[in-house]
Amino acid sequence: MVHLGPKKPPARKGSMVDVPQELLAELNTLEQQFAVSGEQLIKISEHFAEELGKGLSKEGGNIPMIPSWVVEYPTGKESGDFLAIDLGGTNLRVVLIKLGGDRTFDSTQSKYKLPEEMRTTQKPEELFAFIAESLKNFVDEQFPKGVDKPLPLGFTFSFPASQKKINSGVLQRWTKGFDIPNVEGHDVVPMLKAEIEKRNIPIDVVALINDTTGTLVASLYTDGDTKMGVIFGTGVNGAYYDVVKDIPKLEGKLASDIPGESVMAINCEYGSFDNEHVVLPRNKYDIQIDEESPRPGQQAFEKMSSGYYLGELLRLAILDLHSKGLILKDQDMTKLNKPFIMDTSYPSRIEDDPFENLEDTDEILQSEIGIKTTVQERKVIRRICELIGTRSARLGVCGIAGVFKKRGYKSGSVACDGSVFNRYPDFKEQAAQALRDIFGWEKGEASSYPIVLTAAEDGSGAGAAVIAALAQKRLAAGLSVGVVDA
Ligand SMILES: Nc1ncnc2c1ncn2[C@@H]1O[C@H](COP(=O)(O)OP(=O)(O)OP(=O)(O)O)[C@@H](O)[C@H]1O
Repeated sequence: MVHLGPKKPPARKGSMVDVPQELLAELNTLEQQFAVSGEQLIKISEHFAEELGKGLSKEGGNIPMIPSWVVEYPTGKESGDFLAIDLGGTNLRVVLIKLGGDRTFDSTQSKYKLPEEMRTTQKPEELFAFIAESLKNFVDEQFPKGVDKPLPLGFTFSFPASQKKINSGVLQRWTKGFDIPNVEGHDVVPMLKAEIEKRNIPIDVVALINDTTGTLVASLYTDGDTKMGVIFGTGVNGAYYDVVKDIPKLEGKLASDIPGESVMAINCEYGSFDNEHVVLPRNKYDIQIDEESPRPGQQAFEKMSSGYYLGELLRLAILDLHSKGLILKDQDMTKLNKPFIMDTSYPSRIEDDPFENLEDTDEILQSEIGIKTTVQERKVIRRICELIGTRSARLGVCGIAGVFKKRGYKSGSVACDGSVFNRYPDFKEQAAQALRDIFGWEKGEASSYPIVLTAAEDGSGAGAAVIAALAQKRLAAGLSVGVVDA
């Protein structure tokens, strides 16, 4: 198709000629505050590799490094009907997966938006009732005549949950703005099962899965060269396969059917990287977000790079310029004063504005935020969006580089999912550039680089199905799916 519409204006300081000097000087400060140099990236990814190792040690570290009890690579031959649910940070997805047994699968999916108040409801059963209701609607619709035997379900729960076995998961702590009492420290599988049983839905929960592990396994089911599954969504996280003998914290806890040479998929939960603030270059907005968050001091890496926070960073930077009297004089700031009023679609859409006068941005800010901007102000706001998005991509890949360094991988593909990866303008290009900065590759097409980031959209449903299939097979064969005595 020939693209006849307006082209997105490139980022260029030249177009800022009509921006007042004082404002330009402030923008310059912002450029420095959001910049992450190649040297910094190298330092961060090296520290990342060390911290990943620490998380696997007996003493533990800041990064949870959760063994997922997926102890095989998928063969591609797994087959059958499976249900998968995926509770991310923003949506609940319910999927019926038909694994073809020949590296192919078919899926039918429904998406249910999680009501905003559900994130902080005081009654945990409301969350699980919402999931069970959605499941019931889906199963009734897909199987109007009922089913012969319970449908195996893989529950993708994208929060840090420690797992002593594959069909349980104790929530370690809420992330991504969730804060529901009496769930942390508890196994979430019985909570879901209770609501399923109340409604007599014919479902057997066989595996609890993290979305990163699901993305990793789904991609391996179709592409044998996948080294990692990574999410750039509401949160940031990655999963990869390690080897049991290199996981000291499992020493002495495994049955002989999971030997030292066995692989083990690890859900890193690396959003908590550098909670000690040793290497991440935090600026004043990052510090403010952290201090005003329900959990100060936690999820340092996530707070600087994930979708939950990018719009908020933009809001804080705009407010800062306004408080200095540099932009939005005499505008009604009521909406903009509301924390988290802008999600990441704001910087994303603003950066994507194809018009030289940033007409789309004008419309977004007027109709949704109630502020009228001048062209100069919009140019500055757009540049801030670029700074925030670029930093997110550059920092975001340090988790990938850390895993490759830790495992000694020189090449491979990384299956990526999440709206920030899929929809944020230039994110993929900036991410590839950052990996090049870290590994010192020759400049070329991103697809020719040794580490290739591939889109694994909606792969985690298939991953949950493949993992459920692997778990079912092990359970049927009487093999262990967790620590001894779990
Ligand atoms: N157009 C857009 N461009 C970039 N990011 C967006 C866009 N629209 C929404 N987002 C951001 O994407 C995030 C949601 O990501 P995603 O759709 O991958 O959800 P999720 O599955 O709930 O995330 P996670 O897997 O991390 O829990 C939100 O934080 C939102 O701010």
